Amino acid sequence: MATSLKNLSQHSDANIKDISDRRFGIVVSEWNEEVTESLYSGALETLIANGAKRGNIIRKNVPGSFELSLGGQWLAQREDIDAVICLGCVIQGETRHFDFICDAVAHGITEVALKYNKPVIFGVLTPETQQQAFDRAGGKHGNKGDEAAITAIKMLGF
Ligand SMILES: Nc1c(NC[C@H](O)[C@H](O)[C@H](O)CO)[nH]c(=O)[nH]c1=O
Ligand SMILES: CC(=O)[C@@H](O)COP(=O)(O)O
Repeated sequence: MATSLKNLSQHSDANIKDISDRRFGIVVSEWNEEVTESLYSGALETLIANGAKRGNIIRKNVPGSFELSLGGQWLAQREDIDAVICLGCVIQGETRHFDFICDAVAHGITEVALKYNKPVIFGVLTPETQQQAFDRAGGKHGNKGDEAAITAIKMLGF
């Protein structure tokens, strides 16, 4: 319900430090591509709008959100990357497959961040419906990609 009361992309510009020399990796799940491409556009635009250089942002795709953890690790282990943003959309189906994917990717991304001691951001939508996804990927509830990018920037300014 909380989401319906606010635009998730509204954020304070406090603690936004200079990121002109920071290097970002963005991992994008190919499942629900229409949604994840919107998340990617939001993240990319937000990073650049806050001072990141386009040449310092690298994108890699993975088949699905379950693979975001490993894709994120392959970027997080690189010394030339300061922060990783993982973008995906897991939509509830008929079975518990949704639960297993969401749980695995949330824990996996957390483990990568702690292992490599750098921001690895959980930018994964977990809606019940496709409309809920659209609403959070550039719709009435903002763009989770924007939010993930701001989170990465703020963590780099910790
Ligand atoms: N149903 C969704 C998936 N399923 C695929 C998994 O993420 C994974 O690629 C597969 O289980 C092989 O390991 N992925 C999403 O990102 N979103 C979905 O709605
Ligand atoms: C989240 C999923 O993997 C989902 O698309 C699978 O759908 P279902 O549970 O109906 O097999």
